[in-house]
Amino acid sequence: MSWSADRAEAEARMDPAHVAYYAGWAGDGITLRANEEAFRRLRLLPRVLRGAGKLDTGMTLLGCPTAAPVLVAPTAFHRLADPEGERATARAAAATGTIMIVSMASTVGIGDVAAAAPGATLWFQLYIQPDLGFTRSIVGRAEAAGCRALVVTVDAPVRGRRDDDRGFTDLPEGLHCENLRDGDGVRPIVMSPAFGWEHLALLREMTTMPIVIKGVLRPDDARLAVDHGADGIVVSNHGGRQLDTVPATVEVLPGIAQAVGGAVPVLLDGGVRRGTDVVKALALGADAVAVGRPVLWGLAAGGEPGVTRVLSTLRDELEYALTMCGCAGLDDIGPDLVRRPC
Ligand SMILES: Cc1cc2nc3c(=O)[nH]c(=O)nc-3n(C[C@H](O)[C@H](O)[C@H](O)COP(=O)(O)O)c2cc1C
Ligand SMILES: CCCCC(=O)C(=O)O
Repeated sequence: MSWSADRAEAEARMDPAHVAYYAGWAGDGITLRANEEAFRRLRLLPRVLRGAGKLDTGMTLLGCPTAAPVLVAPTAFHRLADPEGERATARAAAATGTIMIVSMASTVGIGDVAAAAPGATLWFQLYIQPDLGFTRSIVGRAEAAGCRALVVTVDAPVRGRRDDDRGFTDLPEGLHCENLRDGDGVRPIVMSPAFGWEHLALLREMTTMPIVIKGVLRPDDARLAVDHGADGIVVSNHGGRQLDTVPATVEVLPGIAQAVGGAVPVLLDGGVRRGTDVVKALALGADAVAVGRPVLWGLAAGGEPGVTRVLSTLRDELEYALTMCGCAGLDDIGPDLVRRPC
């Protein structure tokens, strides 16, 4: 089943307002569409008779082994798609040897996600909260749950304007952002434009987890992130959900990879739908990619097995595409494999 068939199934099963939230985009959806279109425009140039033999798609990222350079991107509110929510996604990640980045806005608390999927490698995504004491306690919970990296999202100084959200504002009865529990209540997530690079040093004091900066679109910002001690970067436009008309992520990737120069791993998300997209991103300088909506559609369409299928299909497609390209492994992927559009 392709991701678009999963989406059709999700549309049949889910509340239309929740489908609209998952699918949602900022402005006119120009960036949303650009992410996928940019991958489609790139062409692969396979090499033949390379005697490459059987290949292995496994690698290690920030000390974490992964079966393929494909991670689960952090997405909010998995219990809108399936009653087990993030528990189901994490079990599927464990079953496929995939790193899952759990959203701070998960509808299952990070400790319970970890307990439900003991074999999973979890990273935790953070929106820094203006109450830094509260931020510290959230980070502490992620660390206590065994998360192996902190992914700090920096492309949301305010919430994206999503005209077509069709009114989705409040979670249904019984669903909460469990990581924001504070005593008897749950605090709202606060987006703030007041944060600067200096906040990285504060986070560094709060945790021993590697810190990854998510939402970088410029080489100079990537360099600043490295200079301020980031351990990794995610080239991301939030799946076209924050500022419309910013470029497709794969378009800005080569410049960012060059600016980073291998100092830290560079990940990319936005529009990755097929194994061929993974090859293209790696060829243009990414160490790994992450997928957002396809995981949500798989979860809505088929629960935990649905996510397992999405993740294992991407891995199979990647192996197939690499074999077709004459690659012996991930290290064998270079820019020569991709022909850019004229
Ligand atoms: C429904 C939804 C919820 C999201 N929630 C978060 C979030 O809580 N934190 C975050 O950093 N990014 C969030 N994102 C952005 C994803 O991490 C990722 O950048 C994006 O989905 C990648 O694009 P793709 O959906 O085309 O794969 C969300 C995306 C979607 C679609
Ligand atoms: C308050 C949760 C924010 C989720 C998010 O980042 C998104 O919908 O894109």
